[in-house]
Amino acid sequence: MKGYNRAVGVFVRIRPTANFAQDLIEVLPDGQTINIHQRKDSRKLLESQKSHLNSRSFHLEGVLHNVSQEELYNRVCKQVVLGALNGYNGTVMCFGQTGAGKTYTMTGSTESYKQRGIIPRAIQEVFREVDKKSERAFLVHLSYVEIYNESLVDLLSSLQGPKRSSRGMAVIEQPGGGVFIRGLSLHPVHTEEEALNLLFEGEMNRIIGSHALNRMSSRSHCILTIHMESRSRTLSDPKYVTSKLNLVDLAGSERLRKTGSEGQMMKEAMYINKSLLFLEQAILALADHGRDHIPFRQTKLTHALKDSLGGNCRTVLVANIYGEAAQIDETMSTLRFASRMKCVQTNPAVNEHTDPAVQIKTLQREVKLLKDELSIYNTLVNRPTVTYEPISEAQQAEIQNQVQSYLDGRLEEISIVSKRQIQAVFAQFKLAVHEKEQKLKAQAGKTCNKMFQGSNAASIKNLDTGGSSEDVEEENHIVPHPQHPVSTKAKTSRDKHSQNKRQGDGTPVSMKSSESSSKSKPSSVQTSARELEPQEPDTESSNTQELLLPASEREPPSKAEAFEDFKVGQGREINLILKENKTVLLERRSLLRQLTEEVNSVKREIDSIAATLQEQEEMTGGKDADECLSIDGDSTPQQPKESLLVHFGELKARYRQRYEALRDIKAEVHYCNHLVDQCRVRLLTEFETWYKQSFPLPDEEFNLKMTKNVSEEGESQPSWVQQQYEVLPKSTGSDSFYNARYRTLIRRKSRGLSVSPAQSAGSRQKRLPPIFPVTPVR
Ligand SMILES: Nc1ncnc2c1ncn2[C@@H]1O[C@H](COP(=O)(O)OP(=O)(O)OP(=O)(O)O)[C@@H](O)[C@H]1O
Repeated sequence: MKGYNRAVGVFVRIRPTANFAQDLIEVLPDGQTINIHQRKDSRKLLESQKSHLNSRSFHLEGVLHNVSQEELYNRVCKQVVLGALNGYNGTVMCFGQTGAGKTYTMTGSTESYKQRGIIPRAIQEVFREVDKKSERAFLVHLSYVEIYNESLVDLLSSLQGPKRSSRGMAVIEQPGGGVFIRGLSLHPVHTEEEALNLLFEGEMNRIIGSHALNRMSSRSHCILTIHMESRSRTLSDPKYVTSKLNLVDLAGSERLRKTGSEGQMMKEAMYINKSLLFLEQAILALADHGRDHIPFRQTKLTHALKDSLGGNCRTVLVANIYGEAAQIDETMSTLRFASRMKCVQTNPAVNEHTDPAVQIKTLQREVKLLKDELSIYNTLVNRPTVTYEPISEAQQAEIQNQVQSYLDGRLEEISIVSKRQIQAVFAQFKLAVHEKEQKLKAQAGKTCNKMFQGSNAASIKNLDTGGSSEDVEEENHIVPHPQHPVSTKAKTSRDKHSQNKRQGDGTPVSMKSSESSSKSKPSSVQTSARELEPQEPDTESSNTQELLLPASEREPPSKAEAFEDFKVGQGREINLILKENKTVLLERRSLLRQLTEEVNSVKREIDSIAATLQEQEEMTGGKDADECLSIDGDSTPQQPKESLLVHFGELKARYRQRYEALRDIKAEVHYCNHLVDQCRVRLLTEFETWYKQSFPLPDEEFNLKMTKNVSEEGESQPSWVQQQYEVLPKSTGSDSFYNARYRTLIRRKSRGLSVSPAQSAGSRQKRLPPIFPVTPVR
């Protein structure tokens, strides 16, 4: 909300009189200045002795002397009403001595259309503008509250049915700084006539007291508020504006001794004076820009007007004064109040809001449009299969595998497909880094334990490593052959299996002298790291490194805690299967290690015998080895060729047999690895699903807008009313005014006057039964 400072507009209106005190009240031709000359002591001084007058000049926005109701409205209120239709809060209030013309200015005569005051004119203007602004949809509501002896009274509560009372009403401050009256009824209005009906109903219910200065004096402060909400008829525009137009008729600011009040009237006058005194104090504080605290809460009046005086409101004050000399002291006092009010600054700003439901719909449309654009683009650049939907669990698992393969060096690059995929890939990298950190931390912890626990070190070591992947890794002595790099995860287990099969199919022994059927040497067995090393991370910890972040860094419950719960709860079964599979995998790996050792040892023996036989053949040049002598003439005892050949044959057979077993166990290890991988992915996937379901993000709730619910009024006019209607003067636009006026008369006639609680307590308050429901015309 962007606002700007603006001083309260202050006007003075002089009640017309035949005895205008020209010598004391001087209206300058500029129409904005009024000079008041107050006699120091009227009994002692002559008329001509002007030097003995207290004079004061007041410069205001306008001095309205002998102006019509229409001119007054145009100069004082029109702009405020138009502002309210555009989303600015507005307040117009009348202040002044009893009988000075506040009610006349604000409400005017209810008998004459021409003499109608600010409120009916403002209502008319609102509905005329609403009709003109066809591009916007307006919702208009009305409320009418009276503050009588520091009590809030709902002047329209009679429309809510007999059970509704004004009890429990209170001025409440909203978080944004505005105020509203809790318990005050709010009435939807769709036409000028409906609104005038409510105004006249409220007027009938006002507390009126007979008074020395004014026979029909208002003994209370009244605030009629027109609440407006307007939004564009373009459905896609989520912005809408709201405003409040407060039309305030303050009680008379007479001094007690002047009113001649006694009893209940005296009490009323005291309350009125007190609230106006506090109003003055609040105005003084507001005008003093150094003041931090403004005493708004001291009375109901100042509290209810808080956002009209010091808020984001366009505020106008009409100071009503008498033109007679007899009232000059009160006139001076009223004008002093008016000039203080002139120093008050408000900060008018449009009350703009955003409707979340409409905004979501608009954004959804926008997203759809952009998706369509993307799909056209992808088709053009030959990428028709790319989708931009959120990543599924299966895709997530696939990305996890890709990243793992990339980190292991089994995958050279990860193809970029979409932004979501890039984000998921980075998330996996982050996960991997955390995993590494956790492992390092755990290892560092173990080292410390070993250092500090002395005699218990061995047992702790057993505990740490027992049955875990580390001992398998430490015991693995097999060095992979350079020509057969470590088998990679990127290749499928079927690939690996066939690779192993190819290795196993080769002739185990290779000898130059041997028969063509056995030319190849038995190859030394290379078992891949994947087969022997437990490369897979420990599911219970390492794949959930992000879960192991300190709980304070995440919203409770942390994923780590939740994962622990999940493993013993919903995910218990799959977790047990995973553990069992890991145990079997460890056993198979251990067996594989033994067989590998055995096969390699047989292979070494075969190589050694083959070398011996080769040597003997070279030395004898084809003769019997037993006959051969060494170069120095000594005979070297040599193993007979036949026995070597027999042993060689046995070794070959053993090699073949062990190799077969080795190949089988390798296949088993592959299969177990695959099962463990599958279980781990499933456990994590199921956990993520369970976590999302168990701890969902809070849903947004959207406010539904109120809809009008007004029933038809089936009311027939009695003939006497009809007759009155026909003889009354008519002018353009006056139909609504007179219709509403007659409805009020019908109600008055049909119900009669009832005695109110306040009346029974001594006041002359009048309360009427409820009117009929407001008729919707549209
Ligand atoms: N500008 C005016 N032109 C014609 N009549 C007026 C004007 N101002 C006031 N009057 C008449 O003066 C009388 C008293 O006015 P009104 O009731 O408006 O005073 P008030 O300030 O509201 O008094 P209170 O505070 O006691 O309610 C009414 O009969 C009203 O018609």
